[in-house]
Amino acid sequence: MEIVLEKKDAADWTYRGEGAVNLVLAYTGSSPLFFGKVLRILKAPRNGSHCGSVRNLKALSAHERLLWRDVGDIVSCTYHDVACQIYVQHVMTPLLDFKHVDAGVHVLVTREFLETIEKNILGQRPAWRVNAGRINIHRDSVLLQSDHAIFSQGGEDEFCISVEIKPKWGCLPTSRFISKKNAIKKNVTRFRMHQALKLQKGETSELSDYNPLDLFSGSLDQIYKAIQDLFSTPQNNFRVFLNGSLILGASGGYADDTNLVIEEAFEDALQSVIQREKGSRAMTFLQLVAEAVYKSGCLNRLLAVQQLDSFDIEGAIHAYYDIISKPCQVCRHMDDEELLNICGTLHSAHLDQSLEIVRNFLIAATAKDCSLMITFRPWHVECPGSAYNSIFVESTNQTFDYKVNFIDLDLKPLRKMEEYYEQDDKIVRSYTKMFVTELEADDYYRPEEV
Ligand SMILES: O=P(O)(O)O[C@@H]1[C@@H](OP(=O)(O)O)[C@H](OP(=O)(O)O)[C@H](O)[C@H](OP(=O)(O)O)[C@H]1OP(=O)(O)O
Ligand SMILES: Nc1ncnc2c1ncn2[C@@H]1O[C@H](COP(=O)(O)OP(=O)(O)OP(=O)(O)O)[C@@H](O)[C@H]1O
Ligand SMILES: [Zn+2]
Repeated sequence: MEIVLEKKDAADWTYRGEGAVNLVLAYTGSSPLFFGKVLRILKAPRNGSHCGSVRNLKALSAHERLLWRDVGDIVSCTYHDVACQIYVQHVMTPLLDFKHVDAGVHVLVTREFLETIEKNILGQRPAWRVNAGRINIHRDSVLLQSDHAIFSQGGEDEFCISVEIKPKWGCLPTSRFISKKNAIKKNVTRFRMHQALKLQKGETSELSDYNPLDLFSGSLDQIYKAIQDLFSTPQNNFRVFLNGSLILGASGGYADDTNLVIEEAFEDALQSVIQREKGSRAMTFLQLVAEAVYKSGCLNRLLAVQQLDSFDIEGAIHAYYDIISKPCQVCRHMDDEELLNICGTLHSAHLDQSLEIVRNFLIAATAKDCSLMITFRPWHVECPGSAYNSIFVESTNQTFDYKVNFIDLDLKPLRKMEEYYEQDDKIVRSYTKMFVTELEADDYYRPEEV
């Protein structure tokens, strides 16, 4: 018999977090069917301006069906969120390893269930997220996934501590399609440059200390530095949950920089996790996280997927216009003859090549925006042959099991290509305006740099 979640079931689901597109609720009821699961519920933007307004309900466009035609039965999906689930299962899971991804399954819900959930969680959602979107009550199914913040099997009194990291772009682009005016992209990370725009738009009040190149470096010391920087400036890139409850960072949005008060509260929250007479539990915990990132090698895999974008948006955009059979708006406004010639090679490519370029670009875009969750629990002598890897912390004489999972691996809409192009330009301009002196700018424009 097919399960349908009804109004009476809404009380068993509590707010866990949200992004721009989805709301996530954790199960707190007693049914073994849902224990250790979360529901990922699609939102509907209030002003309809976000890309999500169209994609929330509609399935793939004709061009997207062409692009993704070989992906399972994606072309026959009526809804975009169902297409996303198939994309995660058939595209992202093989790339990132099935051990680290749960594509989830759709379960039926009544409209009353969604309406009741919306009312129940209203007080817990950040106000700006409430203003931006509400639950999409027109869908009759939602995604059921493993709750990666906990271990579904474990001791009754045992704690689970989980770190969520949104690592963003782990490398610098090298594409020959990057224009001279944007050559700075090859030297400064997209994350750092984007901080300037976020500051300008008031999305954040401080610059982040975090450098994605440290996190993706493969060096334990640099990874530890990245984790420390994420801890001091978490923004929307770092959160910590203890038994599924947030103890650091902001739920569904941007966190303030970590000050002394936040640090002390975090230190207190770690009492049950890190055994220590004196010294900082927080630092020991951050070392544990760094070691898990290092040992698991999960970011090497993620980086390889991000690097599928070898053309950069400044190259992929030309292939995009060929796919949608429209005159290229970028070439039309280009005044650099040399680059125009280089880009011309993309326009003379076979359609299959254009499709491959854009497909790889969009897959990489998913990998540049996803998050990973690393979850720890105490290791027990009485559970030999555990399915999980473990880490020994010498300073506290403790051993932890840990697991790593990727979340938010959604398919990016093809329509976003133009937005990506414009955003790229905006990011470079705002960074250059804020931080690069004219002299430095001249250095970046030097021919040998491009
Ligand atoms: O473009 P970016 O790098 O700002 O990424 C967007 C994210 O902003 P961030 O910089 O991580 O704060 C943005 O995150 P927030 O909503 O700002 O937390 C979304 O993840 C967005 O993806 P989508 O439109 O929801 O599919 C992301 O858009 P995509 O570029 O991944 O499509
Ligand atoms: N499977 C999961 N297990 C535990 N927590 C999860 C899971 N999926 C999502 N979350 C929590 O819910 C939050 C929102 O989920 P998610 O990032 O998927 O939303 P989104 O709207 O798709 O994000 P974006 O703005 O990046 O598009 C996450 O930041 C995370 O804290
Ligand atoms: Zn062009």
